[in-house]
Amino acid sequence: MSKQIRAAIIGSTGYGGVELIRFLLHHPKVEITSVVSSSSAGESIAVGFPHLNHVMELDLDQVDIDVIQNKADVVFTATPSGVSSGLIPDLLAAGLKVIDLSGDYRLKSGELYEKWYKHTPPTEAHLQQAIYGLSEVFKEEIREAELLSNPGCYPTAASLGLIPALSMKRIDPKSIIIDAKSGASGAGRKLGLSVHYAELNENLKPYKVNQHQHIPEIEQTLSGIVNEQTTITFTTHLVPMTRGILCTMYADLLEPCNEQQLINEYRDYYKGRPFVRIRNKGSWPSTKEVSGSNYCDIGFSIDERTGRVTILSVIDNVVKGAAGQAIQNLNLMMGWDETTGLQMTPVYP
Ligand SMILES: NC(=O)C1=CN([C@@H]2O[C@H](COP(=O)(O)OP(=O)(O)OC[C@H]3O[C@@H](n4cnc5c(N)ncnc54)[C@H](OP(=O)(O)O)[C@@H]3O)[C@@H](O)[C@H]2O)C=CC1
Ligand SMILES: CC(=O)N[C@@H](CCC(=O)OP(=O)(O)O)C(=O)O
Repeated sequence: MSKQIRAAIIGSTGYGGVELIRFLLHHPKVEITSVVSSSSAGESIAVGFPHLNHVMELDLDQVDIDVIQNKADVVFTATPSGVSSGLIPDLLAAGLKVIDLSGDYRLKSGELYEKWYKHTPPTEAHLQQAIYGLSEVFKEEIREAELLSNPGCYPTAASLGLIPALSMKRIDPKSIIIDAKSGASGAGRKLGLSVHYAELNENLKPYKVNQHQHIPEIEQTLSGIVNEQTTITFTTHLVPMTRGILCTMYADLLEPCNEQQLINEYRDYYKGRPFVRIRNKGSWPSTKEVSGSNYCDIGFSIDERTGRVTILSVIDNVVKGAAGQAIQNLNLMMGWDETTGLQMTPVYP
């Protein structure tokens, strides 16, 4: 069967880009027609990524909108924040659908973007045009998107874990604390001291405490659910592992309830949403149980002594936190089954 659409990946030499390639190569309806690099154009992608030898040996294209326009129908921008917004207006003007993996179009307020990302914000018109692609929650809006802003990795795990409890008024939005941990691939492939082996190995390191750029993104989503401005306490940690995010979240219950009630309500909320799996009572998810897959697994514990619930949410940051959700969103935008090309069993152990 011939493929239905042609895809280009800008930032194809980063972790998000290479993960897009891994999944899209097996997608029955998408053909990768251009892999783009600003630093290695002209050489085969398999030179820098020998795991792609005999799998995909496309030569890297330079960043040239005319070339991309001729080769593709949809473009994934797996580029750093601040870079995406320099490319996307021209891609849209060329009539391409765009799925951006960066943080550039997630915040509706340009002022907030500038404050947290320290870059000049995109135009107001493009910020308003962008559809926020938390696939399970904004499915209807995503279907109409021309510019899809893929959520951040931490916001995906945190929001999927908190939204049902907030929408069912089970927890006090003012009481939310999110303790988040990520593997090193979350920082991308570029070199940096924090992911230097000697700094990362046998270490557990907090970073950007109360200063993380995903704070306003999570607050924007949760505020939209409860219809009032909501703030969170959010602490991120770097863990010596390659993939995975665990968000351990604490909130005050508005009235007593038991774990089984919560489990049933979450299963109802996510009914028909195949990538969110709610654990049975007493089963708490770990990162290895979703590794390499597009699943988000969620578990609970209620402490009757304190009146608080602990919600545990895990994803693979490069899959559900980036490339996987981006493809899930493409599927929704194209009117295809959202699981197309994504039915990968987690890699275990
Ligand atoms: N890693 C993760 O878990 C997640 C990442 N994200 C976001 O996804 C995006 C990609 O992340 P990730 O793949 O990890 O990052 P990487 O640093 O691994 O890759 C970014 C890629 O962008 C390309 N790039 C850099 N500058 C330019 C430029 N000026 N023009 C065109 N391309 C450029 C680089 O390739 P080259 O030099 O070859 O052009 C590089 O390979 C980022 O915005 C990140 O914040 C979001 C969620 C999770
Ligand atoms: C482990 C690690 O360093 N993770 C990165 C996630 C980056 C990211 O997703 O940045 P965007 O908001 O631009 O998408 C971080 O905490 O900044």
